[in-house]
Amino acid sequence: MKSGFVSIVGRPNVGKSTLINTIIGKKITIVSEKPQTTRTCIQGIYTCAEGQIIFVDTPGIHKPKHLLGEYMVKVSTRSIEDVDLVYFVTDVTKPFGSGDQFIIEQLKNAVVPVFLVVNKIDLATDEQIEEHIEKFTREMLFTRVIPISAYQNSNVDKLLEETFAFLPEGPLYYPEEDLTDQPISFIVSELIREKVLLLTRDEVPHSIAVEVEEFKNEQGRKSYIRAVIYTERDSQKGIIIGRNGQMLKNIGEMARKDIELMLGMPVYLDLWVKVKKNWRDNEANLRQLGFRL
Ligand SMILES: Nc1nc2c(ncn2[C@@H]2O[C@H](COP(=O)(O)OP(=O)(O)OP(=O)(O)O)[C@@H](O)[C@H]2O)c(=O)[nH]1
Repeated sequence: MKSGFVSIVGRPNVGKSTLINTIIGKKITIVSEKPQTTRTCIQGIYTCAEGQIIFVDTPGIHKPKHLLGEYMVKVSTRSIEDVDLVYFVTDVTKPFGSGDQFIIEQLKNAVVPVFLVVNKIDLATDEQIEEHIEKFTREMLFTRVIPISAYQNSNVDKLLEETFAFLPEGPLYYPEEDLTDQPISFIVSELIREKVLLLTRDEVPHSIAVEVEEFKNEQGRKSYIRAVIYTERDSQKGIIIGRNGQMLKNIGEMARKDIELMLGMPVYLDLWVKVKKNWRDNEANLRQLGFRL
């Protein structure tokens, strides 16, 4: 039996969350077209006959603008230290940039194997894929180079096979049926946040946070969940509530369906919107919302 921890790093939007979802086969991290949507290290757990891989999903590494930004960079860089293997995920359609350079500088010090995982190959020709790989391998020596499409699930089995080849012999760290060690309420809040970003499009920036205030399970038959969406400004609150509350209703309905799928039972979702000015720059607020600083 083999087991170990794999850290996934890469620029925002390259498809790190999509890759985890494809491997785990259940929606546990949030996927969005906006960069920097992943804020916390979510662990996806993949168990099969060969063993267990625990994935650490990392937020995009970028230059911090807020305290939250600094926190995100800290989480990303810290996660490289304590793992057995690293995937450096790139987007084949994006040229080598300063963000990649920044990540490579940190990966060069890694003492564990680093795979270059070239994603979105469904969008490129063989020639383009080759060119992309050449640029990156000129900068650093990778243990393996594996082109994949996380979205279309192509070559992901090869990636897993190669991963097991490099993982040490070890026990199952988590029970077989576990997909993540994140508290359910955190996943619920991420699902709600995903719907807000999806439905409000570019009108509401990333300055929102979601907190699950109450989670009651009534004899395993129905769940009651009360959650608050925090915005930084009154205007954003207005957008999220929408005319006659329609936007909030749509957000709630979409989120409820996903939560019901995940929990496998009916859910009553009680959604609120509150303004918390400049929450991103306030450490106490960040702590209250579950960020480990
Ligand atoms: N065509 C194509 N699109 C993909 C693929 N993988 C991911 N995407 C899309 O790329 C976008 C970003 O994917 P995410 O998985 O959210 O990216 P991420 O790296 O986790 O992003 P951050 O959380 O911002 O760091 C989404 O619109 C995905 O649907 C792929 O293999 N092919």
